[in-house]
Amino acid sequence: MSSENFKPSNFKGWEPAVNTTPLSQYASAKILAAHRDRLSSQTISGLFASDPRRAETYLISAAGLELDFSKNAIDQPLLKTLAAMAGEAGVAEKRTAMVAGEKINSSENRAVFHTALRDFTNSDPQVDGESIKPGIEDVLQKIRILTSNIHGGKWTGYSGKKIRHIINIGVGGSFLGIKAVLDGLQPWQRDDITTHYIANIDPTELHQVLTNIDAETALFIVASKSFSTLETKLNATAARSWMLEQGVPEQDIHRHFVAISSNISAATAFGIAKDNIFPMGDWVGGRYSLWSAIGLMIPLATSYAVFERLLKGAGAMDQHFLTAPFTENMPVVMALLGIWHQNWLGAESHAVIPYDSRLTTFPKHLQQMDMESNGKTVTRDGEAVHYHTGAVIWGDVGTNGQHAYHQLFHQGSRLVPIDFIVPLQSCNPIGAQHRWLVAHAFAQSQALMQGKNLEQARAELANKGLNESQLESLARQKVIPGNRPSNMLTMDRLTPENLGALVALYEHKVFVQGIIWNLNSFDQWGVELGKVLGNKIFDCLSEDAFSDVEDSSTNRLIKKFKLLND
Ligand SMILES: O=P(O)(O)OC[C@H]1O[C@H](O)[C@H](O)[C@@H](O)[C@@H]1O
Repeated sequence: MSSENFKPSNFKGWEPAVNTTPLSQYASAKILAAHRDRLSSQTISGLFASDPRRAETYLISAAGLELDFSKNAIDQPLLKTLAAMAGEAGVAEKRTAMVAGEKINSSENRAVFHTALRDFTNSDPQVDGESIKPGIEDVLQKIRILTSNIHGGKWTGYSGKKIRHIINIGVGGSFLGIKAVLDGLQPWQRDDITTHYIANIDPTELHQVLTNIDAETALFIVASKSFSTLETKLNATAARSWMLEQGVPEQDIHRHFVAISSNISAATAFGIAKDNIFPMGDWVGGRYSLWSAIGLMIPLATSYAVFERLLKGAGAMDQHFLTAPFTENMPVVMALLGIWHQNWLGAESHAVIPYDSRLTTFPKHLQQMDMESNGKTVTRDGEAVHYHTGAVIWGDVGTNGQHAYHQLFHQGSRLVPIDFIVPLQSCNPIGAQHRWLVAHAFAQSQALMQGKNLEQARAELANKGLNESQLESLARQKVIPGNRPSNMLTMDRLTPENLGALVALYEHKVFVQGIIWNLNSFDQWGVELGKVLGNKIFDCLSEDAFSDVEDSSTNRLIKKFKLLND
């Protein structure tokens, strides 16, 4: 077996998929292709070898988080050019416009003002020339009162028993962020309250929750910005009927249902008592809404003080985002690295791997936040884009992934940039478990960068009794290319403040990428078609006879369903 043509140890793992100049509307983008060519003869390990201060240079601390981005194939000229591209794209101007309450969600003519919900400075956020601060404070006060009444037993179920089960009925942005945050806040959760979620239209989910609660001590939160979402309306209706079946008197049902919406009339029409409706402004996007009353379950399951700590952590990240220069700005740098990997180095996905079980739901929240925001191919001005936009975001907690898909990270043919998220102290310090957990997180990022070359693989196999051909074949299979980029995002502990900062960090990263890709990151027209067709097919599944829908595959599926169910 000749080894002459075999060069996996030289494979960088991140050769560009396309050789064009993406984002060519920016002068700096043209220089980026030259940086790519220049850096393609280097390795990340080589960059460390030539710069003893690399670890300190590519490090940003902000709002309790620390980003070590030194294990990326990046150097100062490249970082400066990427930052220049952010400048050309108008990131600073758009950032100012966002926190000035301008209607940067142009297709829906709405402001994008989730930062106002966690602004503890003396600023006076305004939309349409009117301060929104009094409204924000009123809602916070309403949340504070409900929290205190429920915890203190002043608000009880119809039979006078304390509320023990809180069920959030909501989907998408009215579910994922709340769940991600509450999972993260598990050590702060009250023992006397159990939380449940009904998001899916799948009746199994509804059934599972309803069989685990009791009507006398249940409080349902119907969370829906629009109050028109099919899943939420159907599930809320089913929950209401179930409560009545359980013997809750109709006149007392209001003690078991509250709602959050910007559509007060729809919530009232549904039957929610007016006093039990928590309003939210249309200037909060669904996937950015956990900071608004949509997050009501957070203080109810923990305490108002914890909710405020979460908001303050996010507010601290906002201040960093608003003031730090681009090359020292954590969300901006993460956004730029993402664009570098997606647009210049051919990556198609981005993995987020937290080494903390409390962050299990966090990647799911990021999926909506990122993919619903930037999964688009038409610019804010209605032009087609000629470059890749939002990456496929995915991930799960380590170390579990190490025994599953990390193989592809290390030896697969695709480049997958990774964010490792690691709290350095555990809330559950049992034995040496946490030390091992962190050791593996660090080791993964190191292994991805270092890899293993053919000589090392051969040396490992020497004296194992293999003949030359066997040794060569096995050694090649054991080669790990290395040179694969990752970010290491650490914090001392996963506190409410740090969790708030972490979520806000990714929100701003998504914002910056959307600006550079020239997208409106705040609408989601793509999800609408499926809803419309879903209605049409629902009618076909329900009617005795149905007029054929367009394609024979869907027709066949409908007929099969009807045969089994009618
Ligand atoms: O809060 P709601 O109005 O019920 O919306 C819930 C979710 O459903 C929609 O279809 C959107 O895709 C999401 O962005 C939104 O968060």
